[in-house]
This record gives sequence, structure tokens and C-alpha cells, in this order.
Amino acid sequence: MAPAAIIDDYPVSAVHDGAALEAISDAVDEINVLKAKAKQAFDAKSKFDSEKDKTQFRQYEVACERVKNFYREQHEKQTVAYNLSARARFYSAARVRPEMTIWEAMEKLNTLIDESDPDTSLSQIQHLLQSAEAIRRDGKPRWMQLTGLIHDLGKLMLFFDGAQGQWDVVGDTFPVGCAFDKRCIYPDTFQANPDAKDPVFGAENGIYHPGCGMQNLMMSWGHDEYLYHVVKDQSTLPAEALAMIRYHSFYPWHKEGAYRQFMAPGDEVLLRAVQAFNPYDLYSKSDDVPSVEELKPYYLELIDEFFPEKKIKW
Ligand SMILES: O[C@H]1[C@H](O)[C@@H](O)[C@H](O)[C@@H](O)[C@H]1O
Ligand SMILES: [Fe+2]
Ligand SMILES: [Fe+2]
Repeated sequence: MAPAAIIDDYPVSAVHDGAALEAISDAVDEINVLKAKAKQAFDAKSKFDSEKDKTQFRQYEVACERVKNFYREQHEKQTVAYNLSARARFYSAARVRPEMTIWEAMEKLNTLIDESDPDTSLSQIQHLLQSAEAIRRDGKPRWMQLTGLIHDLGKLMLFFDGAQGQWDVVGDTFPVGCAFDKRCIYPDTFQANPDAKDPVFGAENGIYHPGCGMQNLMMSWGHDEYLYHVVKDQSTLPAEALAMIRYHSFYPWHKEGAYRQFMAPGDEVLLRAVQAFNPYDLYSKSDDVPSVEELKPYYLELIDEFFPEKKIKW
């Protein structure tokens, strides 16, 4: 509003009241000071977020109760018996599979806040776009950008009949059927898992033998393993992409070096792929919040390139 208009709107008595005019001008000054302070605070917060250094991620010792409770439950309940029943349920020919495009799946997932994650409170669509954008920014191949975009879509399981809660959908993964490794997070909480006391499942190699190959391990049931099967059957993504999806939560293996005795020839290449993917999944969580609408056209095209069918069977 132009100054003349302000004055026009003002009661005549006030125009002649010099004190009132002075008060208005003081108020305007004050607003400007507040605006500058707000901008300063906003800039400082953005700078802090983007400078979050790598040692500040995955700090489980100091994580909140929500994260600790999540893992207590997951470690107690992920048994061989549960794993077999979950797989039977998900891969049974009788299961009615919802059909949705990749983008619809991303939108559906958006209401989920992951209880196992100490590093982000952003919605899942933003996490997926942050990962994909970080990969794209580094000039990585298009198949890898798409892998970043979809890698957590297995969390959709939570909305389907059969998932028991977040404990069988999200969080780090580990094999069942052999001893739980100390390098898993909160290793003591596995004591509550009945398999830990089982003479076979509790033994170092359990039901496996050294060199049996990673694809023969029965991984704890969750979003990685489930999405791997969906994508393997319905996309043209390469083997490295499938490994990135299947093992991205297997931190005890790809980060801590556990369970390596089970690797077979060929697994080294997959391990390197998973490790190359990990920083984009983890550290992009502190990047700027992406604009979903701006990025949508680029990613819709990318999805079409690797998924021949628009509607995916979930
Ligand atoms: O909390 C996170 C989250 O659930 C991720 O999606 C998963 O991949 C990670 O391994 C886990 O630690
Ligand atoms: Fe994940
Ligand atoms: Fe992720």
C-alpha cells in the first residue's frame, strides 16, 4: 500500500496527530528488525542442517525411546518361524495384490513416519526424492537414480493385510537362522528372541554354511526383501540395483563387516554396489527439502524407462 493510501485510510484526527504517525513509523521499524532476525535464524538453521557431519547420523545410543522400543520389539519377534510365515503369506498365489503406479505408491507412503529412523522426520516421498536427487547431482546412471527413488517403497507393506506393525517392515536387517551378530545395533535385545537359545539357529553358522552365498540367507522380514521381489519381476533394473534394494538396510554386513563368512564369488561386486548406494540413502537426509511438483515430470519419465507396465502389482 502506498503511503498516501495509508494516510487516506486513516481517521482524519490521526493524520493531524503527530504522535500517532511516529508510533506507526516505530512499528514499521520494529517489524523490519524482526524480519531480519527471522531471516538470520532461518539461514543459521539451514546451514546447521546441511553441515550435519557424517558422525551425527545413526547415533543409536542417544536415540529417542521411539527408536529403542522399535528395535526391542523387532529383535524379539523376527524369528525363523515368523519369517517363513511372512514369506508364505506375501508370495502366496492367493494374496490379492493391490495395483498402483510407482508414483501413486510414493504418494501413499507419504503418510508413514518411520519409527526406526533416528535421522529424519521428513515424509517418505521427500526422503525418496532426496536420495534420487543426490545420486543425480553426482552424475550417476539413470538406473541408480531410479533405485534411489524407489528403494523404500517396500514400506507400503504396512498398509497391506498381514504386516504386524512397523517391526516387520522397517529398520536394519540381519539374517535369521544363525547367531545374531554383536555388530547389529542393540545386540543385547536379541536375548529376548527365542531363536537365540535354539541349538541350531543360535549357532554361529546356524542353518547355513560358510560360502553359501548372500542370496541364500533368510533375511529378517522387511521392506528390502519384499521390494526386491516386486522389482525383480516387474522392472528391467540391473543386478546392482536389485542388490542395492535388497540389502540397503543390512548395515551389519555392508557397514560393520559382519556375516562375511557367507559370501560366495560374485557377492563382492554386490557388496560394493550396496556400499556405493548407502551414502545417498543416509546422508541425503540432511539435504534441502525437494519440491515434489517440480521434480515429478523428470521422475515420471525415468520410471517409464525401467518399468514396462504402468501399474505395478504390489
Ligand atoms: O531406520 C532406517 C529406515 O527404516 C530405512 O528405511 C532402513 O533402510 C534403514 O536400514 C533403517 O535403519
Ligand atoms: Fe530403507
Ligand atoms: Fe532410505
